[in-house]
Amino acid sequence: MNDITDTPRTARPAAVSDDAHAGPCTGLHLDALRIRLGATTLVALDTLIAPGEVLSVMGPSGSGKSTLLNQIIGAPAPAFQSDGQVRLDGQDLTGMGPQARHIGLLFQDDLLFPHMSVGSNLAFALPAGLRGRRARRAAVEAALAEAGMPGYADRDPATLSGGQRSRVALMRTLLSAPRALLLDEPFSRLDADLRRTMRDLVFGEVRRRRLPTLLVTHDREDAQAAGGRILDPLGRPVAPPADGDPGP
Ligand SMILES: Nc1ncnc2c1ncn2[C@@H]1O[C@H](COP(=O)(O)OP(=O)(O)OP(=O)(O)O)[C@@H](O)[C@H]1O
Repeated sequence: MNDITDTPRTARPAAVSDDAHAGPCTGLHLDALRIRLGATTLVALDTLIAPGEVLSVMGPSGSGKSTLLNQIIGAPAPAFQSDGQVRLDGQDLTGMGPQARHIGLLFQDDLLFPHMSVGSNLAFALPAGLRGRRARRAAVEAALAEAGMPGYADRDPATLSGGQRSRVALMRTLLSAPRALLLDEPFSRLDADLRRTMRDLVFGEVRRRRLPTLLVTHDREDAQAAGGRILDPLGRPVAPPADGDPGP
């Protein structure tokens, strides 16, 4: 059956709470964040991404989008120098490792573990604090139901369609109870119809869960569909295209 007709349900995983990380949710702050490679400044952003907001950072290949994401997750390559701060809900993340930051990532490749069932892939992401086999299984089942895929827990990922894999990957990211979400061209391998479906699902979840979200993309349609501000890596607003101009 065609994926596109499998409308995801809107119920949320019972065991995954917005309160998993208590404290005021003020968003993801990029405070005078500058990243340089030698003499070249690749990234210069000074902004707050509010809860539920998607900020799109758009730029061509090599403009610094992955560099920005790596900095935010806490895994910058040694070649880069940076100054400024990344703060999440007021907490300065400087010096914190990637795991401790609780930032969810969604890539263009779904990166599901091929040797694990769909259910095990999802369970792997659950916070360690969620204890008890039954509670963990319930969280996985609820996530699959939310993705419009009830009963898929025992399936081998290799037997899923591209759209189903994308939905499992999204649910896996959300099950980790992230405090913010980074989207790295997550729709670029999907065909046009599926792309629209996944955009609706992802951006809907972002708003419902009030996740501050950063999308990096070279695709103007994806950035526009996100419905928020569109900047380049140097913090300049990206202008809408002139008629007939497909943009960068
Ligand atoms: N580990 C590294 N060491 C040195 N230079 C790097 C490293 N990674 C990336 N670069 C360089 O930094 C610049 C920015 O690269 P980056 O990967 O952030 O671009 P991008 O916008 O994500 O590109 P793409 O859209 O192709 O993924 C490029 O000039 C790239 O060659």
